[in-house]
Amino acid sequence: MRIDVLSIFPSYFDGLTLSLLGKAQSAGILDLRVRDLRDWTSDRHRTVDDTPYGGGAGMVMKPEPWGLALDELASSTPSSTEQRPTIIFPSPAGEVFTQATARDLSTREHLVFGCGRYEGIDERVFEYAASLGEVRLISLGDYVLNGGEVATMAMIEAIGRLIPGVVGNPESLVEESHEDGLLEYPSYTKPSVWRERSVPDVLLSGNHALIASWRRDQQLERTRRRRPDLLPDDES
Ligand SMILES: N#Cc1ccccc1Cn1ccc2ccc(-c3cc(N)[nH]n3)cc21
Repeated sequence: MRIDVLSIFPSYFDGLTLSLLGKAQSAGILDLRVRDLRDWTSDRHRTVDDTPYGGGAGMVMKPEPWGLALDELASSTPSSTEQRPTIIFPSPAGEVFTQATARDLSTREHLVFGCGRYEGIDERVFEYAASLGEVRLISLGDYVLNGGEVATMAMIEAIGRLIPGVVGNPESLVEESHEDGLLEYPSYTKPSVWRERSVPDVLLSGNHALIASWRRDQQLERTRRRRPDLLPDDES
C-alpha cells in the first residue's frame, strides 16, 4: 500500500517510522510518503491560508496549493493498480471513523491524506479532488482538534495494522475490541497473584471451551456496561 500525507506540519508524522509501521516500511509492505503542502506554494512567504469570504473568525486554507499537490500525488498512483487513489480529509464534519472504516480502507492500494489546519480547507478542494479519486471526509469523533494531523496518525495506525504482514500474528487482530462488534475481554498475565489480586480461576483451568465461553460472556458484559450502543439486537 502507498500512503501519501499532505500537511504543513510534516514532522508530526516522524513517529510513524517507529515500531510496526516503521518495520512495514523497511519491509516494503507500506510505502509512506509525507509531504509539506508549502512545497506547492509560489510566493515568498509560502502562503497557504487567507481570510474567509463572507467574514468570520480565523483563516481558511487556500485552494491553489491543494490543487497542485493533489494533481501531482494522485497522478503518481502505483502503476500496479488500476484503482484511482482514495483521498481522505480528516474533518469534524465527516463520517465517523470505525474499525469497519479501517478494514475497508486497508484494502485500497493508494491512500492520500489531506491534513487541514486553521478553520479548514476551501470547499472547492473537496469538489476538485473528486475528479482525481474517491473522496472521504472522516471524523475521529465528536470533538474538535486543531487540525487533521492527529486524526491522520490514528487512522494510519488503525489501517496500517490491518495490512497483511504488518502485525506478526494475524490471529491477534481477530480477538480485539470492535473486530467482532463487541469490546474485548479482559487480559491477564503472570504473576497469578499480584497485590492480593488473583487471576480468574477459569483462565488457569486449561479448559479451552470454558475459557472461550467465559471470554465471550466478559465481552457481552463489558459491552452492555460501557457501550450498549454496540450490542447486537439479540443481546441487548
Ligand atoms: N475543520 C475545521 C475546524 C473547524 C473549526 C475549528 C477548528 C477546526 C480545526 N481543523 C482544521 C482542519 C481540521 C481537520 C480535522 C479536524 C477534526 C477532526 C475531528 N474528529 N475533530 N476535529 C479539525 C480541523
